[in-house]
Amino acid sequence: MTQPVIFLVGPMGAGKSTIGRLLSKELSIPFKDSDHEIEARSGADIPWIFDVEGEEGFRRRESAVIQQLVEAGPLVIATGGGAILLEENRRLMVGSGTVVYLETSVEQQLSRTARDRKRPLLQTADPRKTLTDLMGIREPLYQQIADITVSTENSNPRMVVQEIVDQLRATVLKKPD
Ligand SMILES: Nc1ncnc2c1ncn2[C@@H]1O[C@H](COP(=O)(O)OP(=O)(O)O)[C@@H](O)[C@H]1O
Ligand SMILES: O=C(O)C1=C[C@@H](OP(=O)(O)O)[C@@H](O)[C@H](O)C1
Ligand SMILES: [Mg+2]
Repeated sequence: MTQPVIFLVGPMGAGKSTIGRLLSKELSIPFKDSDHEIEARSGADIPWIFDVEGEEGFRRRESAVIQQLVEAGPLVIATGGGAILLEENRRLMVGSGTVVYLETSVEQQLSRTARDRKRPLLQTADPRKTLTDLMGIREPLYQQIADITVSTENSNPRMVVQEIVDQLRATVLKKPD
């Protein structure tokens, strides 16, 4: 497991924050959640940032945080669902570590995020349509940069972590020295 940074990407509710924390313990690599870092560094929560600075302002903060985290060395990083939208972020992730795509269905996303008010993009009249539209735009980007893809659809977090570890081992073993 020689890759310096492991990035978890995927849609809201895929389990990036949950799995990232567990994976970091399993691999003994420190964990950072980009959303948490954005909030800690700005002193504001994500709904406030979207409200005041718009999604564009949030994306600027997100890029800066991911860049700084990568420079901080070996980490498991849970990104936000839209972190793959900017090409500079995709390039950075591909160039500086292993990208793990956590895949799940819109139905599962809906059930996992239904009671949560902290995701501004889901505060719409029709979250199912919002998630479906977002998936249409974003899924090709997740797939494009993924080294490893793991479904979280019918697996509990422990099973997902085990699957990631197995696939990471297989990936490292496949790589020439
Ligand atoms: N594999 C899983 N099985 C069941 N519930 C999960 C799983 N992964 C995450 N969850 C739950 O789904 C919700 C959203 O997870 P979270 O880690 O915040 O997702 P993300 O960071 O991808 O948006 C949380 O309540 C979490 O406990
Ligand atoms: O999909 C998105 O654009 C977003 C996903 C959120 O993170 P999670 O994917 O961890 O929910 C958070 O970054 C913000 O609300 C925007
Ligand atoms: Mg998260």
